[in-house]
Amino acid sequence: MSHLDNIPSTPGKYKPDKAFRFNSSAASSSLSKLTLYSTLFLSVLLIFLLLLYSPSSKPSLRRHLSTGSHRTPLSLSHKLIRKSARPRSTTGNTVLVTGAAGFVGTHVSLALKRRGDGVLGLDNFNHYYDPTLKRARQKILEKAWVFVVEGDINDKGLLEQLFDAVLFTHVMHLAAQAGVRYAMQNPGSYVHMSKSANLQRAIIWASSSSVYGLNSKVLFSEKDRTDQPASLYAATKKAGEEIAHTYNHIYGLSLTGLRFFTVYGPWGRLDMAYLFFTKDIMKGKTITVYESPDKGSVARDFTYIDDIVKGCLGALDTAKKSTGSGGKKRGPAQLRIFNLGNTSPVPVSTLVSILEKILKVKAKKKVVPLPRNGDVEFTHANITLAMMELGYKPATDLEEGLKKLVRWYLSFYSRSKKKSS
Ligand SMILES: O=C(O)[C@H]1O[C@H](OP(=O)(O)OP(=O)(O)OC[C@H]2O[C@@H](n3ccc(=O)[nH]c3=O)[C@H](O)[C@@H]2O)[C@H](O)[C@@H](O)[C@@H]1O
Repeated sequence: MSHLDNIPSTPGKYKPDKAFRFNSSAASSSLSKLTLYSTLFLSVLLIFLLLLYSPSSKPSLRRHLSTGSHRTPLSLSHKLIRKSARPRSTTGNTVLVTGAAGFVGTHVSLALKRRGDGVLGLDNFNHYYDPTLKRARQKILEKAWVFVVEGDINDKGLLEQLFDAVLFTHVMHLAAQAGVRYAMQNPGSYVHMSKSANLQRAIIWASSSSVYGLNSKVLFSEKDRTDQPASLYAATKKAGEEIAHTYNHIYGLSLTGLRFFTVYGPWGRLDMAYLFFTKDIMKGKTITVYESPDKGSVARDFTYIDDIVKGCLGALDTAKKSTGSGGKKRGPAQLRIFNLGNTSPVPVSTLVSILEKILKVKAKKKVVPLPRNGDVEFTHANITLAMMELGYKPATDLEEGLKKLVRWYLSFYSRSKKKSS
């Protein structure tokens, strides 16, 4: 076991149940934790990779292109890429979505495509949780004509090829990947890359409510202090926001960070409490419910995926162009940060009661003190700014959202069971 196994990558991080068929192996778990810790550092790496222009050798796209588990011939892949990225009309956007096979990435990609934007996905299908679910999401995307290139956002050659093939208007950066080691080994390359910056796209990227850390002022407003992260995960998110500021300031990149508040819903992440609670309650397994040190409830501003998607699209639609080119800032560029929450926190004990009601099963509960490992007691978003500037208006309460989640869960996993038997 690595020392990292004792540190939660994210508040309230679930330690996967080894018996569950979608759990990842121990090796991939360690790797993925490291991956999560450096999420935001990678955002920066991505920005510079996207800006990069150099006549270096370009590895073939071929090895990165796949549909489902099948490799696709190069000529066909180029066709798929162009078709996927082509907007329905000349006024549509052309968006590169990183982490497209992830939970939020899949929903955002589908929504963009549905309204007529061109979308190309990029995902490395890592093993943070079992990639079976990611492959299933990929199938849904393919049905909607969203093609997902299988590759890493650290792969400079691949990105060059994608940017050569498609003139993206925006990057929706939702991938959480490791870039921290690269940055530490080769910090000078950031400066070098920035000097040769070429065409810049507006970037919308995923931050997190965890940046508020030990902030006790409610509601959490974008103006509140975020210098007390409670976990390493939160610290990397915060670092990402600071780095975004620097590159906006120096190079004129248009950057919008979105602080997501505990996103839940169909196709959700298997490591999140609402999903493994659902699974365990159904199996009659005991779930662990945290309580605060004063025996009070731990609460979250659970936010339904469809509302988050609307916030993401609102951010994309109001994003202005970057002002930089050739590594030089031509004028001030847009730099924004928004809370995307439900602004209606619910105690975890209530989450469990709602699930019991929907599933018609009494949960076996073990109430334990909140681990002193980086989890926070509550979150509560002030969403005034997002409402004003993005037209964001969450519309789904937890009960309604959990009903949809359970409906999806039951149908997805009964289908998977049938297939495997
Ligand atoms: O808001 C966010 O930005 C964050 O939301 C979630 O983090 P968290 O809210 O902690 O979500 P869960 O891990 O699903 O926990 C939800 C609640 O259940 C509680 N919990 C978790 C696990 C458990 O076994 N028991 C339990 O009571 C946690 O304390 C928390 O209050 C995501 O996992 C993060 O990636 C994301 O950054």
